[in-house]
Amino acid sequence: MSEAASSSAPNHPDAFNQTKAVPSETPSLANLLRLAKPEWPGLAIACFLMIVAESAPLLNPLLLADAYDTLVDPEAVDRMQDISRTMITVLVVHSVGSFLGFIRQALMSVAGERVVARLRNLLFVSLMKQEMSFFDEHQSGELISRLTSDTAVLQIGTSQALPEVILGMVKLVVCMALMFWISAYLAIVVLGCVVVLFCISIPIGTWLGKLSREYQNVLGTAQGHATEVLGAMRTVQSFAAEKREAHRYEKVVGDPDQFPLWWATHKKDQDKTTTYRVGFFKAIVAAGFFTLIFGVGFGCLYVSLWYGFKLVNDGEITLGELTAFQSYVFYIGAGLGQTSSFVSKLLEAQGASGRIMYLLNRVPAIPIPVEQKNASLDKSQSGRDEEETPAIITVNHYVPTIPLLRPDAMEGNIRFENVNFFYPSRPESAVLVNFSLTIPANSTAALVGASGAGKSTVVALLQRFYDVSSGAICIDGHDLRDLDLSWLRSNIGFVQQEPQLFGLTVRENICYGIDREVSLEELEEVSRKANAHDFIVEWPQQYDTMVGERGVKLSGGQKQRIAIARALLVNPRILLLDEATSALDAESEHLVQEAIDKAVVGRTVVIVAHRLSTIKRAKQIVVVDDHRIIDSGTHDELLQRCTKYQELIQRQSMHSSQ
Ligand SMILES: Nc1ncnc2c1ncn2[C@@H]1O[C@H](COP(=O)(O)OP(=O)(O)OP(=O)(O)O)[C@@H](O)[C@H]1O
Repeated sequence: MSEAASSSAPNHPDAFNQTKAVPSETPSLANLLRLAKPEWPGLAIACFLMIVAESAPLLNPLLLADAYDTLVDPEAVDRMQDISRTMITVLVVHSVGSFLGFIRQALMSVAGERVVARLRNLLFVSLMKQEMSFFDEHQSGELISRLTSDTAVLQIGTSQALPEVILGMVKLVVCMALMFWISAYLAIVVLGCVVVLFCISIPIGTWLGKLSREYQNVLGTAQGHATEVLGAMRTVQSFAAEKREAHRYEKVVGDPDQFPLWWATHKKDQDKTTTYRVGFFKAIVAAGFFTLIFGVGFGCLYVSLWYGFKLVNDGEITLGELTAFQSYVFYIGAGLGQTSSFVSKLLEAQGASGRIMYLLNRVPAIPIPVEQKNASLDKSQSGRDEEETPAIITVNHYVPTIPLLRPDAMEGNIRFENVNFFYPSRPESAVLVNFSLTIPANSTAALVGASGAGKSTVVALLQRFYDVSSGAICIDGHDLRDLDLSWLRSNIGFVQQEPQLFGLTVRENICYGIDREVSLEELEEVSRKANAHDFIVEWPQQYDTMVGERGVKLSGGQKQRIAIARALLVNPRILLLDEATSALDAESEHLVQEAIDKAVVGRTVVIVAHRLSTIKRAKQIVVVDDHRIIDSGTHDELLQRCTKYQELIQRQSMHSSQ
């Protein structure tokens, strides 16, 4: 296993900055709309209702103007009757508007929830499909941030911000038309102010959008760090690294107390992009933006009122018309203020759409078949076929024989043919060089060698977590890359160095990945073989006992035996065992060893072996040194001719006798 990679993280101050941020496709409104495509009909109806609901009250100022004028009209015959008729109409218009407003609000909110739920599912499926090297390069916390906060931003963008911005524009046009109808001169004054407002708000709005995107990015980095540390609390506490981790987190989030006057200046030795610093400028620009819109908007109101008084005084318009006009100016001012806040949300959503599109469209270097409920939706979401999509990272793309092979049964003959390999995230260092090895079906091969020699990598390549850089790996004579990946993996059992259990029950953990019903008898049988049954039935809830997050409630030996039971339930033709380097106590080791001895019978087994007892038992021992195979044979043969093996055995013997 890549111990180096995993253990370096808590100790290296900047380890979490080494992973790449999720790239973005060009953010665009078209992308944003595409992501909400299935909700278009609902959103269109909601938009229509919104326009009707919001336009209806625009009639009221005109009706009220009539009422005002009737009130001050000395020639009116039945003044109160006329006013009452008008006021009833005003109330009806208002009620219809409110009711339609309720329907559109409900429709939009539900459409938003549908957008976000669908996107999260699609995004999760897309993440599940990515090859292992993708996860080597991107921190899980950052991906979680894309899955939660980016999708939420997109939900607001498509179901609220976009319709509100459209409404704002419609309102502006309708109000301006009504204002021109009342008084063209007065309307021209207001129109001039609106144009000035637009010219000022566009650059500030763009700046705000940029800051919002930056804020989301840095928040993703902070989340990535927090997820990594919270998932490794035992390591953090055992290294007494809490303070260091808090400091690392603070480096991304920023410390507001460092800036006595609140102003987030950039000090030379500090990172420019902390959430506080970006958030600080985002808050100031947003406040300035809204103040400007409201300030200039109300300034217009007063200027036009002033000019309006003159027009009433000159007898050009009535007092009622002036009140109606002012109401429209007010609508425009309030509408622009509201629209501007939604414009910034829309810009945020545009930025998020770029990152989401990248993840949805990313073509995995090793296509993993993941069942998708609605495949056509995937295409409509991304807006293009997979074939058209450019591969973002360049790994050795191998064109498989189409269709992929799914033989009836696997015999389990393994052959490495002159394999060379480097990890895509570290292309400068070769991990396997001219690696050729044959493991006949039903035999056991033990890989031995120094730490970092490449043994776990061999196991990873056999499961096709990565593709070889050159050469080939064949199973029963078929290149791995020509085989159906789910068929391949369903025939391989894998017990990791540090077995990964899930926060589920023992039963669910053993049955993990099994699609069929598993009877209790079968469960008990594999657990017995794995020496796990006895300790499981001692617990009050037996197979229904929860194991805690990542199996924290179990001992190392218990976790390993459950992992062996899980691998056995698959009844794999090939069993891969990456032996734990961490010492188990003698009793546990004996029980695990016994479980392994039972598990290897009748299948091809590849063991990354660390224990002398395991090594000795293997029919074929492969000595890996400096990323190459330097010798292979039985224990006795190698003891006679291979110096490296002799050294290794000497070290192991000393270790066992200690
Ligand atoms: N995901 C990865 N990305 C980049 N490099 C990796 C990755 N995993 C392992 N490596 C590197 O590949 C080399 C071989 O690692 P590997 O885990 O195969 O060694 P190993 O022989 O199994 O070691 P050990 O016995 O300590 O588990 C190491 O130099 C390691 O740093």
